[in-house]
Amino acid sequence: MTATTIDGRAVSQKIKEQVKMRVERLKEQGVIPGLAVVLVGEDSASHTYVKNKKKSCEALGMRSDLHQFPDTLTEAELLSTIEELNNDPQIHGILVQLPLPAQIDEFKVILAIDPAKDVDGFHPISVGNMMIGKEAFLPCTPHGIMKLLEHYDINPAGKHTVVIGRSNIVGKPVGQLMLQKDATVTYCHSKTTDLASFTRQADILVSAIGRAKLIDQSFIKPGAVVIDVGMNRDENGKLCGDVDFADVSQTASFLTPVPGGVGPMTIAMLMENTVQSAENGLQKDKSAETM
Ligand SMILES: Nc1nc2c(c(=O)[nH]1)N[C@@H](CN(C=O)c1ccc(C(=O)N[C@@H](CCC(=O)O)C(=O)O)cc1)CN2
Ligand SMILES: [Mg+2]
Repeated sequence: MTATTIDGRAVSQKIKEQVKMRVERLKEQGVIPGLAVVLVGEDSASHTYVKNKKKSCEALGMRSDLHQFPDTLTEAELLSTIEELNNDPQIHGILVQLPLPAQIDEFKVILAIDPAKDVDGFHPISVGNMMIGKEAFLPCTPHGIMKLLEHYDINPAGKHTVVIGRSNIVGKPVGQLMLQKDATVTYCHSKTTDLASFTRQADILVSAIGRAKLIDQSFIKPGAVVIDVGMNRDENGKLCGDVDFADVSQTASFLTPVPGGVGPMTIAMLMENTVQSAENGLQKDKSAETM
């Protein structure tokens, strides 16, 4: 068997085209969707992601404001920036690029973001609403994974999904979204003993463990769908996922590449959340007018 490569670039492009039309409709009503991106420190990967977010906003006709700070920024200074952005009516989405420097408490920062502008879906209110299946901004990478499955007609219902990784931004929420689609979900992580004994039971395997090419055929049930969220460097410094693509493509049915799989979807879903936030704001203004 040779797996079908899931083309995240193509699917993300389609989503961005839909977002662009929604932006145009908002502009006709006098609203320009605005995303504020807060970047602290010099992490070069973070700089690349932020640059790509800005480029995407521009391509779709959205406003994007970059608030860039040195890694000496204090927590109080960051919280005060967030307060300003919360109160800025031109800004519909606030995103604080993670990770943050050690002196800043990530949780306090996320908690300070107005949930109505939480386009990353990291605020506990967004997480809670997602958990109980209520309307919420969904975290971009997990949401992007669900969109990829949908696009390739892969229905998680009744399937065993195994998630490797338990981060708040990928592992935990992707398992929840799978559960909402009626999958049976198992979480594995760095303390799991005999990882392969679990992953070999997976109809859908999501790997977000951060270990270059750890997952080879010996971890895979023949015909499984394999979603690689890893962003690692191989022995030659080349970007690679958690999955040994060439090996696993011999046994999986569908497989995401790195780069070009899940990554581009993260940014597309951020664009979608931002336009959604601007639409929500317009709706709220209209309702207030008629009261
Ligand atoms: N506030 C947030 N911080 C972080 C998030 C997030 O969703 N919100 N996720 C990651 C980083 N991330 C976005 O911020 C992100 C990672 C990777 C990609 C991507 O497109 N990857 C490309 C390859 C890029 C490359 O060549 O280096 C791909 O996979 O094709 C987009 C966004 C952590 N922080
Ligand atoms: Mg992490």
